[in-house]
Amino acid sequence: MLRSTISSLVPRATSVARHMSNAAKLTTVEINDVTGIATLTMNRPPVNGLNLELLTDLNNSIQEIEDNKSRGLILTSSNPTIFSAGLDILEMYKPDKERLKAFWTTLQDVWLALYGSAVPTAAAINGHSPAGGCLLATSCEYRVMLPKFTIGLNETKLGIVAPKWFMSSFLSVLPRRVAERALNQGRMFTTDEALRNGLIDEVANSKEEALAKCAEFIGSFSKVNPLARSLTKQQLRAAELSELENERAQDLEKFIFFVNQPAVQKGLGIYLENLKKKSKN
Ligand SMILES: CCCCCCCC/C=C\C=C\CC(=O)SCCNC(=O)CCNC(=O)[C@H](O)C(C)(C)COP(=O)(O)OP(=O)(O)OC[C@H]1O[C@@H](n2cnc3c(N)ncnc32)[C@H](O)[C@@H]1OP(=O)(O)O
Repeated sequence: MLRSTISSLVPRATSVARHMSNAAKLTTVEINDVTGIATLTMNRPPVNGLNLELLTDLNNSIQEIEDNKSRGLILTSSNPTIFSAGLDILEMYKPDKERLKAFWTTLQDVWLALYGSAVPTAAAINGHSPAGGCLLATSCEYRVMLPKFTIGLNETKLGIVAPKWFMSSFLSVLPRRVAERALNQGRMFTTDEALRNGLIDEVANSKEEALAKCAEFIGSFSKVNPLARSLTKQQLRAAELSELENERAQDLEKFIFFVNQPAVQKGLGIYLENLKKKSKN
């Protein structure tokens, strides 16, 4: 029952070959005819690494869902074992200066759009969800995860520091002392641990069940005035949103400075090498 499937083929030109995943759109939006809920699916093989193109498509899709007056947004992945591997490390390793700026600015846009979305949001976490993947999931209002996967902000394990607004999303879900310890440790939670600590709200045994549980959460607002609901949510989230909105330029500057530090570049290089070694074994 799909009112519409928005999945256009938009050719893209980019000068950096390693970032060209393909010419197609990397997200799809499907709107359920009956419920009016939009399912936004990330589809960037192999691991939904958040590069500039995927972030741009995510941002456009969120905008489209807001403009369509959908009843809610469910974020999920087309990959059966990975929700998102987080930021594409290739965007930060030996980066092109202008592209790095566009990459971070677009990530800021996505967070502002998703965390501040007027519609109810839920994540059907159907696979691993480290770092940037966890950021997307915790920006939503509700999380349903499949068993035996992992989720968390593991930045310190990569020798990088999660920005303040990553922490804001995390802190909007977890008690402060749990969040602080997990951030310092770069802890990845298993599905069971995530449920016990409140990082996710429910466990589902299949993607279909996860989507149904997310839809049920969104349906729980059916008798609430939509404007009152969205203004309430936005007021509750206003402080974190304004903090980034007012400091976007400084946040970008800090990121560029930090990423270009030789020690950070070295650490990212080693991390990438280990990932590649692991994938070959
Ligand atoms: C003082 C304030 C300063 C503020 C400064 C701010 C600075 C902040 C900067 C950055 C913040 C970053 C947040 C992030 O999101 S960093 C990314 C973190 N992500 C990870 O650590 C995940 C790494 N990946 C994995 O753990 C696994 O790949 C997993 C997702 C679990 C999937 O495992 P599996 O199915 O076994 O797949 P493979 O490991 O074999 O991977 C397949 C190929 O994909 C490549 N890959 C995986 N993840 C990434 C990634 N994030 N980026 C780029 N590439 C990735 C992997 O190397 C394999 O490639 P290949 O087939 O070519 O070998």
